[in-house]
Amino acid sequence: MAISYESARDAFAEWGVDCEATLAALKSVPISMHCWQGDDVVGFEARSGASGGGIQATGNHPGRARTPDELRADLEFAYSMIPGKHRLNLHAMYLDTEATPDRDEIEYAHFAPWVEWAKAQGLGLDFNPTFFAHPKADDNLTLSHPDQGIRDFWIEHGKRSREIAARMGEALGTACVNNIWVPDGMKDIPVDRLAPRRRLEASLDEMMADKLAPEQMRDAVESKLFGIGVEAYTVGSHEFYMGYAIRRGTLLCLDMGHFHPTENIADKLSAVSLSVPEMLLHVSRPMRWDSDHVILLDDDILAMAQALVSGDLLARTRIGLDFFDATISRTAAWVIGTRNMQKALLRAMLAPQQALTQAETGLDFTKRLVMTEELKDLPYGAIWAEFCRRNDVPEGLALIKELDGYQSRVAARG
Ligand SMILES: C[C@H](O)[C@H](O)[C@@H](O)C(=O)CO
Ligand SMILES: [Mn+2]
Repeated sequence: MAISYESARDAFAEWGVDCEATLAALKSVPISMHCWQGDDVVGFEARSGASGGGIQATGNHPGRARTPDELRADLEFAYSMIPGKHRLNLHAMYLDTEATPDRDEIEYAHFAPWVEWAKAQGLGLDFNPTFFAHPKADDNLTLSHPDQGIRDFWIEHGKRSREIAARMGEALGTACVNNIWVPDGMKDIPVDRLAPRRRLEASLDEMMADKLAPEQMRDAVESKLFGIGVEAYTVGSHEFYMGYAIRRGTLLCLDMGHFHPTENIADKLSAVSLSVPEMLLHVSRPMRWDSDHVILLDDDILAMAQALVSGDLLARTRIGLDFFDATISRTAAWVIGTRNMQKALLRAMLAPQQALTQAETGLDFTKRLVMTEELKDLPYGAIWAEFCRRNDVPEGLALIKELDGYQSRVAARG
């Protein structure tokens, strides 16, 4: 028999944890769900280049969203299965217009339907310039390209993206994070590692020269270790962007798939929080490489949530997701991943932080270990079930039925 919320609440109260306060706190954390899980990072442009930018969605599960309307319908369904109010992270390649602007011609009007929809749904929006899947990115060099003309094209794209983000933030009354990730790098060993980095820095500076209102938009920069086709060298490495974010005061984006597999990304969060004002997370699940699997409720996610909560970093961190799996239902992928991020936060918020910290600062590592292990036996599932019930979303078998039902309704899409 399932344990009741009341007895679970009492079990946590014995540890000094207030479940009611926790449920209220969890509801206040928005997760920025990424549009690109819904269509395998294809977008809605007429033109596209050969360059996938070193990222790749694999699989051919039926039901891929082919139009903005289909994507919005899928998103509406996904959000209805996720407790709380959240955000949508939109890429510039997902414009919604009859026009066919090139990347250096995009305008707010091309995204206005998304803003109207977000307003009606009560969602915030985040934005990303798209520096891949375009003929002018086929050298795997954009903002750091040796050709000034190519750099200027992408600088213009970046400037326009920032303006669009600011208009989105203004329209929705919540600052839109404009995250910059460029695929630039080289397949084989470069002879000059510095010059492309100098060019990338100069391009970023030019792109971000206009100071835009922080209550409307914030700039973020995202590093990477390597990608397909850029195995030997990535211009925008972690050190590059960490230095850049510190010097220029932008958000620093930490993508969990963009580091060496043995690096602990949760540990980086507190470290960088001492040097940058705000952080953006791309919560992902790399498997051997930046494979962008759907996030599980696994040790890495639990550690990330623990670092956010114990360090009191939630107010300074935007939580975005970044995975794309085309071998399973795309809507289920969103729902599973986003709920797992929330479940991880819930577990972190249900920890008796003061008592744990007391044991640690008192150097009582035995007590700390006993506590962290005993805490694993507490009835988190009953608290989560109550959170779902209060937010009118299904869980368990009822969730599976809803996800199956929606997938069978979209499976016939061509
Ligand atoms: C589509 C996104 O911009 C992309 O996933 C980026 O954030 C990234 O992580 C590239 O590896
Ligand atoms: Mn990312």
